[in-house]
Amino acid sequence: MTPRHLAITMGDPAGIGPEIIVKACRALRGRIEAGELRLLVIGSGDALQRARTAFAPEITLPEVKADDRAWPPLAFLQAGPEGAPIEPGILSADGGRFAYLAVEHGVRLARSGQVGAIVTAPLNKEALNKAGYHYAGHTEMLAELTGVKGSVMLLAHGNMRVSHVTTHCALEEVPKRVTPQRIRQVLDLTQRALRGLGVRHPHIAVAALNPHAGEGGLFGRHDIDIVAPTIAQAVADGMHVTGPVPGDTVFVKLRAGQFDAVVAMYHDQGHIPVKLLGFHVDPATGKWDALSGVNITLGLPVIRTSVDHGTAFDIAGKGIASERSLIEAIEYAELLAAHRANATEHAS
Ligand SMILES: NC(=O)C1=CN([C@@H]2O[C@H](COP(=O)(O)OP(=O)(O)OC[C@H]3O[C@@H](n4cnc5c(N)ncnc54)[C@H](O)[C@@H]3O)[C@@H](O)[C@H]2O)C=CC1
Ligand SMILES: NCC(=O)COP(=O)(O)O
Repeated sequence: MTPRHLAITMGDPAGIGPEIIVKACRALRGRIEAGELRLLVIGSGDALQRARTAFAPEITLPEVKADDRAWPPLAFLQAGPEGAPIEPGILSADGGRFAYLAVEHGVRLARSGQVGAIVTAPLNKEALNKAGYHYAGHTEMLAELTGVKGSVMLLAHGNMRVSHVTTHCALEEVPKRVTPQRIRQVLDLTQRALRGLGVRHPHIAVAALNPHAGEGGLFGRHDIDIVAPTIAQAVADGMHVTGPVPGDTVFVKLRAGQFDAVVAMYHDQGHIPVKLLGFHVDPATGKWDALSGVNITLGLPVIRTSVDHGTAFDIAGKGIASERSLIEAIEYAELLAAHRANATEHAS
């Protein structure tokens, strides 16, 4: 069966989004020409054209309209009107506006079935908010655009799969948000996502909030009073869940294959191990030359995967940004879209 297009949203045109997109398209050209993969890039035509000319002149991205009857296998959709030129590395409200509009288009196309999934290049949260879109990131924006309460961020790098109870909030907010309902929602969505990724009987560990899981109450009672009873209930309901496991060793155990995923309590608890293992730095040059890892939003009616790095304004426009995470995000989107199509076929 011919696959549906995947929407690739450009993110902030001032970031590395345009260049990693054209480099990824060039790297995937063989699969696109073979009819295995179809991509629809959504964003700023000016930024895309500049990146294509500089870094991948051999690819062509013809512009299409959302309601055209058929799109070529590799196509481009303008997200909104171009304003003043957006310069690489320069934060602007216009960059945030483009990032928002691209995602909005992507959601519309995914909901109408014109694309099979949305793959997002990075947006800059400050620019987004400057443009008047008051979201902490894609995750919250996508939840609102699709009418969902309580989406979950899962990072994946090989067998390091980590979902998060909380993400973009101050550390002092975290304990208030670590509730039995939220932990259970994250466990349920993580289990479902793991099955979508081919893990038939997932074993999930829950990381402790406090050092040493509270050390018998010496370092706080949250793990004892809130986290442990929620895990006990999940186990009673038939889930394979372990924890709370102290946060300093739970990721070593995940890496060793003792679990299929870890539920982390807060942003940096979950992000640091995945990025430390996924981002490769060339020891000779100090350059970040290959960034592996993907961010997947769980709980949405549409499939969304993303790079797990940011806009990297410090290197934008130089052509040195690694496109690897974007390629992996595209591959995960294909896998999840195929799983969803299979499940729909079996249900009907
Ligand atoms: N999926 C998304 O939309 C994400 C967006 N962000 C946003 O991006 C903005 C900048 O965030 P930062 O904390 O500075 O993180 P960042 O990931 O943009 O940059 C951190 C460091 O990583 C390097 N880097 C990032 N991606 C790279 C790549 N593909 N190849 C080579 N080097 C790379 C940068 O040059 C920089 O030194 C913020 O507004 C943040 O919220 C951050 C993470 C994900
Ligand atoms: N730390 C991950 C990040 O900032 C990406 O957030 P989102 O835009 O995927 O919500």
